[in-house]
Amino acid sequence: MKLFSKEQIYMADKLTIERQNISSTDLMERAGSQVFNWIHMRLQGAQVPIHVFCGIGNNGGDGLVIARQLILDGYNVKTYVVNCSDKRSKDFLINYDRIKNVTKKWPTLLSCDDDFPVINAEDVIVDAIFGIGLNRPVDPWIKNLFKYFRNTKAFVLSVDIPSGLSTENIPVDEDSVVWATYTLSFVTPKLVFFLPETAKYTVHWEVLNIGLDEDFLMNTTTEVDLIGKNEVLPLYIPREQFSHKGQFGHSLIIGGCYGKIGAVTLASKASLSAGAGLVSAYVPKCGYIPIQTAFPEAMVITDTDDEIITKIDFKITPSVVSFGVGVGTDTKTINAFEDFLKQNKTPLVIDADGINILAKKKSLLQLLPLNTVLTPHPKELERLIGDWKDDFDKLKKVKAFSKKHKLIIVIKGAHTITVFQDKLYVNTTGNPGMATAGSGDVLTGIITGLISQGYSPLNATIFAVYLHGKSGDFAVEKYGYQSLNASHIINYLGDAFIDLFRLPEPPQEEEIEEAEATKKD
Ligand SMILES: NC(=O)C1=CN([C@@H]2O[C@H](COP(=O)(O)OP(=O)(O)OC[C@H]3O[C@@H](n4cnc5c(N)ncnc54)[C@H](OP(=O)(O)O)[C@@H]3O)[C@@H](O)[C@H]2O)[C@@H](O)CC1
Ligand SMILES: [K+]
Repeated sequence: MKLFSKEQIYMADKLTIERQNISSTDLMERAGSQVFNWIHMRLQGAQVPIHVFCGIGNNGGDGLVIARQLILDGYNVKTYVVNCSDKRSKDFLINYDRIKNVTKKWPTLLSCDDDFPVINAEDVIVDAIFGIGLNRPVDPWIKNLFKYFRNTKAFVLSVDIPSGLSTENIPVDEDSVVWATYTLSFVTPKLVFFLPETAKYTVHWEVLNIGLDEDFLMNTTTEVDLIGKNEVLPLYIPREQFSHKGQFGHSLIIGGCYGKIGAVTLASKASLSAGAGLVSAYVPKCGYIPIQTAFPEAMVITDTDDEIITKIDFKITPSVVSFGVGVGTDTKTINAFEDFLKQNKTPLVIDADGINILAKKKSLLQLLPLNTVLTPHPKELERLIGDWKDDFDKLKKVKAFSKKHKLIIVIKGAHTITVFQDKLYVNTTGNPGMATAGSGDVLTGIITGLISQGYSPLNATIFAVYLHGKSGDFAVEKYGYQSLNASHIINYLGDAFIDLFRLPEPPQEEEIEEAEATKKD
């Protein structure tokens, strides 16, 4: 799914009005009606108090449409105008008149802390105060209103985006944003729903289609793509009936040191389970018996040293090499890596201490093949690119780093983001149970296994991040967050592949009837 920027949304809005020959007021009516339908479908006329808070721009205008439609359907509605400025948008004013035509209970004007209404925990708050037009931090009394919302513990439904949340800046503090239970976002989810510092402002989100110009939406490329099953399916390379293991490449996993051989075992296993034809592990001598025993499918090449990698020298011709899991940062290992890089032409995936080595000796970056994949966790990333001010600053720095060194960088996190030059691919699978020892080694293995089979490094990375998360999602159903471990992720990789071709369950008949019954134009 494309994540459109604020400018692109305004452009889509403008083109839709022109091409569909409708007014901006009609478009607002569409948007508000979609939200009304969503509420009506769930509440079915229940008389729970609904407090609709409207700003003075078009987000507020949406709120007025929602309030009017709720009133017309007999809901228990109170409408407020949050008077944050003397200005009013044109469509706000039109809808302000329209609501006055349907009720004697005109919207209440709120201008300061004293005006806050009584709201109970069982009530519903509709937050239509600020949308994507927010352009500065909110006033202190509005902050208090947002805090008040939070204290009431009521269900908060935000329209388009939680009010106070900007699409391009991190909020100054947590009180300057509405903490939404649910956000109904028009056209596109917003990038801030997925960033570590801002994802918390909405527990759930859903996109509402408001019929914007299809041509524009189809043909406009975005800087950010959200990656789910629909996005990875076209990347999948099917297997032919008469294929043999020679066609799926040979992964070479270089890593490990005394006490950290498990990392290589996990990465090697994951690589084979991701579909590599052959897997070899390159480890210090102490790794020979453990890997041969724990993972008989792998071949093992050993260093001359017992405990660390001191020289990278092999006779095989791998299709892809991964370097770094459990490898340590001994000077001898750094030198071995440098010597290897000087003659290597094979695609590379670098993780863990491999990244720490690059951070220690930045000159090695020049030796990396084009489109080398780096998979840092936050600390490793910081060592590599330096500190960042906030999530947006981090993305800016990673993009610049990716462009400068022609690398693919995986920013690991709850929503792992693959960065390639200016483009971001935000993953949607995975869960907190995957924050566990060895999980990253498994991801490295999956990426390596996919490159080995002929996926481009970028496609392999996007696909691997998705599969890794999906396996974790299957595994957590059986093991729970606490007990899920990295080996389980490998065990469920097969289910993640099979799931790609599982069709969504058709809606039940009652659901279809319900949807039809509540549909309004
Ligand atoms: N595009 C689409 O496809 C569709 C969009 N729709 C809806 O429109 C929404 C965007 O509407 P919008 O542009 O009117 O901006 P919105 O967020 O309502 O802000 C209003 C004004 O508030 C002001 N302001 C800003 N920050 C402030 C602050 N901190 N404190 C005080 N004031 C502040 C600022 O005006 P200023 O004072 O700077 O002149 C700003 O213009 C969008 O989110 C969606 O809900 C749908 O209706 C239909 C289809
Ligand atoms: K809002």
